[in-house]
Amino acid sequence: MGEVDQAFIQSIEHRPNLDTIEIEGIPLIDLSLSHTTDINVLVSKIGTACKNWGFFQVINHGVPLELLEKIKVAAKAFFDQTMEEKRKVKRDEVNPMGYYESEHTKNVRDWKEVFDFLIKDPSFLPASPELEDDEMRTLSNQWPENPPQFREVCQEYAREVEKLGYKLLELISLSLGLPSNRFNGYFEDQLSRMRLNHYPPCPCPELALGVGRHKDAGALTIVAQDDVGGLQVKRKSDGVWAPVKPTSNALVINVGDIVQVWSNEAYESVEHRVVVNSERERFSIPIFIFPSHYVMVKPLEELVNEGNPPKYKPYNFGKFNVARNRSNYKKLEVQNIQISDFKII
Ligand SMILES: O=C(O)CCC(=O)C(=O)O
Ligand SMILES: [Fe+2]
Repeated sequence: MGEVDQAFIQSIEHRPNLDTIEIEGIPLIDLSLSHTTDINVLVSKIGTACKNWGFFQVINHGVPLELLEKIKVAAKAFFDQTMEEKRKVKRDEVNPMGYYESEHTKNVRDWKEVFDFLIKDPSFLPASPELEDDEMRTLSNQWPENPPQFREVCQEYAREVEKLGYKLLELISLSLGLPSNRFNGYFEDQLSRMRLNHYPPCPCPELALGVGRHKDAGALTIVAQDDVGGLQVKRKSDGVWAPVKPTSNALVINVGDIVQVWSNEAYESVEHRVVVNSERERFSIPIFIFPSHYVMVKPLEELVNEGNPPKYKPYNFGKFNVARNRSNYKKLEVQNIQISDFKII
């Protein structure tokens, strides 16, 4: 990516403080249910982490560790290729799956390159964000020929993490006092996607960000990261940016905007960002669990009552997603769509 172009420069208030700080970080939860741990203890730990942080890490999560290693190797092998090779699967507005090196968050360019694919291929999405337009379009994956086995490793990893995602949604549902399968029906035609992120070393890490501050729009995000570090979470208790400490064999989990709306804000989707450094490249692999395009996202009836009325108007997830993705390609003049646009004041 060479010199730091103006497009990467964050405004002063959003530039990172690169001093290393030792502060209380997000909870680490062991998902193994040995005979000493009862499920209620686990559910309560998950509920507390969702409430206090919106983020936690999990170990003994069931995703085979050799697969976790393999996907990191595959990510490096893919991004190590020439630009010419990577651009063979370049994504654009017509086909938004594949390789991309110029994503923007909040209208500032991110210091990263990505490869995206759908968990369910093909997937169907509204053709436009306009509510009166019923036209749909088909999204399909683009797979590179190189590196060999890349597709197989990505798909195998995605299958395993998807299972973990649904298990976590069951635990989250239980933690809200709902039946474990309460969310299952929303994902029949899921729009979930997986992303490989590569953050190259940056000559000016104090001015740019790997990913600018944002909240994830889906239900749940599951991230594998290497040992470099850089992910920071805006701590709910005081607004301080808390680093997520790379922990071997762990996966990072965060609840997205949809869980915030479903739970009527019992759980909040928390802002996070990625800082870069001038020494080491970093890889991370998120899976974003998204519902079907036709799902109307709204506070769950069981969780609202006269004393706790719904805080959001229902919105169509497909339309929201299409509107949100427009800003990935260019600087928009206005702030992009947010769940706060549906907030009932
Ligand atoms: O790189 C990471 O650790 C997280 C990236 C992220 O927040 C995202 O892609 O939404
Ligand atoms: Fe994110």
